Amino acid sequence: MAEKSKFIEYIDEALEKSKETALSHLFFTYQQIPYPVTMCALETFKALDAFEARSDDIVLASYPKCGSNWILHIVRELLSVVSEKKYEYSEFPVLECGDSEKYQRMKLFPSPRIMTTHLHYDKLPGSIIKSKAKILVIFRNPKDTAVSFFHFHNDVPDIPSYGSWDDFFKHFMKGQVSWGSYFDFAINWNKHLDDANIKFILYEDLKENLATGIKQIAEFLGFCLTGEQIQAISAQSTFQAMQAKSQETHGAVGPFLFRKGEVGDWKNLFRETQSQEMDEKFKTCLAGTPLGTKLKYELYCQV
Ligand SMILES: Nc1ncnc2c1ncn2[C@@H]1O[C@H](COP(=O)(O)OS(=O)(=O)O)[C@@H](OP(=O)(O)O)[C@H]1O
Repeated sequence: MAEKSKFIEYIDEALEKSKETALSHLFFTYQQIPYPVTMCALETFKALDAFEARSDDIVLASYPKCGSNWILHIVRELLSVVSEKKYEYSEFPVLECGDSEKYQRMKLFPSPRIMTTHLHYDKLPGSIIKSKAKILVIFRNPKDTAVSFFHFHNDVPDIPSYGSWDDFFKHFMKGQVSWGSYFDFAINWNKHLDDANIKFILYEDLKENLATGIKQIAEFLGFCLTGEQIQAISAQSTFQAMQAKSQETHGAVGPFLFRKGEVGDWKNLFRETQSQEMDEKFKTCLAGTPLGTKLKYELYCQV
């Protein structure tokens, strides 16, 4: 039998911990943000302050459920093509998750290292900012993000469930979910989207034209690929292709993580009043900001 990847090993451990964790005990707060005890630890956050970033690290930042695993897959594939060898995970890729020794182990990894994160910009370790490492930030419309987040909690058997969609929606709007408020995350990143080392990617744009999105990502990372190579990566990065391999790549959570991969699924769950409440929240937090425009909210979140 093939050896379990670090990714699957880590997920299995988190699921084991989840079995014994009630929703009311799922979070601990660090610097005003709630994190799940099943994936994050105070000692790891403390160790993270001393993380030594490299200028050639590749950082993939997103709020949960905005397509982190998708972009990670794409960047790994790009790197595998340009380096002519398969990029292997040697750690669970989410920077802030795992044991506090992981940053010591990461010192030994060859460049470029790829890491994902759900941290707000101002919670990133200082060395990432100083190093000017390239950062890809992927955003998804907040209504589909909330629906994906809800399903993940309530569909995966071992993860604590919410009482109902209405219950989850209330928590989501108050930012009482893992990694805190979508809107705080967005406001925080909004100020940095035009920094030279940062590239914004919209989930919905990738859905619309995957090959173009992959080409733009390759260009940003300074990778030179042929049209054929881009097309080949594109074919392996569709929702269907990734879902088909999800058990192999992501273990037990795979089929739940790669759930539907659609734009507009929010229409199946949002009540009219919830939709209006989110429209108001969007207006207050993001309307008129560069990110507010980039999210194409009217197109994706209004009927
Ligand atoms: N290839 C591809 N195409 C389209 N959509 C995709 C793809 N890969 C992942 N996804 C969808 O992304 C959602 C999961 O987001 P994340 O990977 O960020 O989740 S996590 O926060 O890391 O747990 C989750 O969204 P939902 O299906 O709406 O739940 C995944 O299906």
